[in-house]
Amino acid sequence: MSSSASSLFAAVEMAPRDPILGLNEQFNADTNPAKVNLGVGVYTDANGKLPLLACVKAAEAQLVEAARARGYLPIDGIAAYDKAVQALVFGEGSPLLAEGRVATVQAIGGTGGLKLGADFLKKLNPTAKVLISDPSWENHRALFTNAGFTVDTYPYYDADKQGVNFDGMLAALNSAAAGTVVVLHACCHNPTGYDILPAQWEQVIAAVKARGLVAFLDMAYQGFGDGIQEDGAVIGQFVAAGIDFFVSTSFSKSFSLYGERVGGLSVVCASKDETARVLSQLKITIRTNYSNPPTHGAQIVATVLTTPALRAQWEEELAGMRNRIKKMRGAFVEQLKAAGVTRDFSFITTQRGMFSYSGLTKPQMERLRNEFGVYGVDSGRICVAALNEHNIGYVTQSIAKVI
Ligand SMILES: Cc1ncc(COP(=O)(O)O)c(C=O)c1O
Repeated sequence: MSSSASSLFAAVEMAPRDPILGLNEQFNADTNPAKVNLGVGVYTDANGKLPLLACVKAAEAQLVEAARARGYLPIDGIAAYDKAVQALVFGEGSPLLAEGRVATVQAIGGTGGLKLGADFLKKLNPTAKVLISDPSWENHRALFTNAGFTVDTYPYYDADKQGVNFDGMLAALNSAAAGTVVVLHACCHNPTGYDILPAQWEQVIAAVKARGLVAFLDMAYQGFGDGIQEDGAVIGQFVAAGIDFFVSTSFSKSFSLYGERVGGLSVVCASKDETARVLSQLKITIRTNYSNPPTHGAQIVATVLTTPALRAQWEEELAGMRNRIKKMRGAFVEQLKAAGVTRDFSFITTQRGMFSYSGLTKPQMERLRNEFGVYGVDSGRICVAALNEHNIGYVTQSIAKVI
């Protein structure tokens, strides 16, 4: 077939570039030797590399040895993984777990957890609307739209206040229709770095309850805010309120296992019987999409979480990553001052997680990229977790030049 007009794909349009992945491509093609990638949300160590955690290395060695001794590989999902995720997310002794009221499945990263939940919700309530924060992780809208939902936003970021527009957020929730799915960032809000306080969560929970909304907590950064327990406390607040809700989990960041795509979806149900039915539906979605999740990364995570020595090592390494980001936040503010920037950037030290909404404008972000090879998102979002002792001086001096 030579004529393009009659070819099978003649009418296929070029899809828009993913804003972050597009930046990555541009970054990779950039020949500037001083280039710095603050676009993608990846934690890199002092040398700008993805760390291979010692706990991961040890678990992997243990698994290889066990497989050698056994002489065969496991074929499908790992029961220990689902239980370990539950214990991490809901707390070891949570009565919910004893009551069998949580349906947990392994998912292809946090993204997969969101997608499994979205597909299930679409079957459950096809006409429901989805609300995401304004702004939100750029994939939330696309993912829920792709699952067939109409996606709208609730106010979140207040640029003037450099914080959360909590009144606006609450008002939006209090006027949402029953059944509306509300996607909430459990901690380390992406992209703003601003979280709401426990007392504000109580108000969100009250609104969810009063309006009959469906809460979907996206927990992609557990341990990157204040600690594993601290960051997971919001889950306990929802549980205490007696609400049925969704939680997606990601280990991409907390285990530095970006490439393994290890995540999960947990659905809190009203009874053991309901849990069994929900679980059966989630399994159908998994079965008809990719049959079973891959085992390797999940085995590593399950081994670390269930082996006390490795678990302790993981918590230490996670704290190390968390504290290094905090240190970089402080250094960033100091070095901007040292570079002669008079604008106050101290708010950066109050933000949590990997990102900062820097307040830099689109033209400034473009200049940073085009003139200095410093890549961030046009919205001003930069990944603080990609700063290190070697690049921070160059980045802050470049910023000083574009301000
Ligand atoms: C808020 C949020 N949710 C979910 C994800 C997806 O996590 P994963 O990479 O494990 O799919 C990310 C990753 O950037 C994120 O920032």
